[in-house]
Amino acid sequence: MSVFTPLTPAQIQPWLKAQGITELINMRGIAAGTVNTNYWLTTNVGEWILTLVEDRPAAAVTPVMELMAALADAGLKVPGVQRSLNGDVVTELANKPATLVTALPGRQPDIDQDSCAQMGAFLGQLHQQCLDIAPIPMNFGPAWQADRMAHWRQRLPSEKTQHLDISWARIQPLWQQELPMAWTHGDLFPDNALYADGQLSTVIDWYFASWAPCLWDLAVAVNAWCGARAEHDPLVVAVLSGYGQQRALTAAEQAAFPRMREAAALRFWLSRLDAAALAQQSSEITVKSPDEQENMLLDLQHLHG
Ligand SMILES: Nc1ncnc2c1ncn2[C@@H]1O[C@H](COP(=O)(O)OP(=O)(O)O)[C@@H](O)[C@H]1O
Ligand SMILES: N[C@@H](CCOP(=O)(O)O)C(=O)O
Repeated sequence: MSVFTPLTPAQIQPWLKAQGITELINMRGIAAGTVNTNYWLTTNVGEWILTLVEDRPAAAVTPVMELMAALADAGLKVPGVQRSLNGDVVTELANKPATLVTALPGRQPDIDQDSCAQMGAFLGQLHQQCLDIAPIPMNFGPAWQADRMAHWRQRLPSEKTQHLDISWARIQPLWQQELPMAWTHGDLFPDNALYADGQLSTVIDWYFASWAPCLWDLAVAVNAWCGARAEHDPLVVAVLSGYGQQRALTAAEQAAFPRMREAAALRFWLSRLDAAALAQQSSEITVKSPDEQENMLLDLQHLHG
């Protein structure tokens, strides 16, 4: 289920006019989304994605859209953001925050060394960007993890609680280090990267973006694309060499990379536990398996010793 809020042409047409677009030619709901309502719009001035944000207020969406706009302006493979005639990146439609971005061709990639290298290069480029916009604080970092750990320690069976504690102890030293920071995507799973004719066309879904350690973003993406494969596995090497062509990891980052991958798996284990709990209240929410991330965390811990 992905069109949570159905819209009609009669609702969209006047809203589009306020975005400076005069004619709606066609609209279709997009089935692939999990959180927001997305429509693909064909207009007299090209193809667009209309998103109704279902899970957060406009004030939380605006910094993300300003970041996307700045990245697109800097030439990164990020959808362009259409501002309203008033200059706003977020407006209101059907009582929800609404955004309009350029629709790019492509689909989720097959995972191979080439797609991994391109994704790595994108992240390396992203982490080099100096943008004149207000920072978004890191959203799923140590403070958030500590909070969710405290919550889930009360609710999970003891073997899982033990695993949480062991994992937390292993990654604690990471957060004492001052690792290089940058603008990060924070959720670069393969379903957030569109490829057309074998080339990365765009990176979408920037709602978890923040100013955070570069290594955090890289670890999230490596786990998402390569699972618990070892650091010397060709797929992981492909991501790292694509990244390295844009930005060299420091010695401290190289040393911290294995533990950062464990921190990333813990983050998605916790957020998927939260999402699964929420899904019990609503059949419309798509649930991704918390066990998958917990198992990845176990595998990474065995791998790293
Ligand atoms: N800029 C875009 N260009 C083309 N397709 C897009 C674009 N943005 C989103 N989509 C399509 O919409 C789907 C859902 O978008 P996504 O942002 O992942 O929604 P959700 O956050 O609800 O999961 C994507 O899988 C993709 O098919
Ligand atoms: N990538 C996250 C879930 C975030 O959902 P998205 O549809 O907004 O990308 C996960 O795998 O848990």
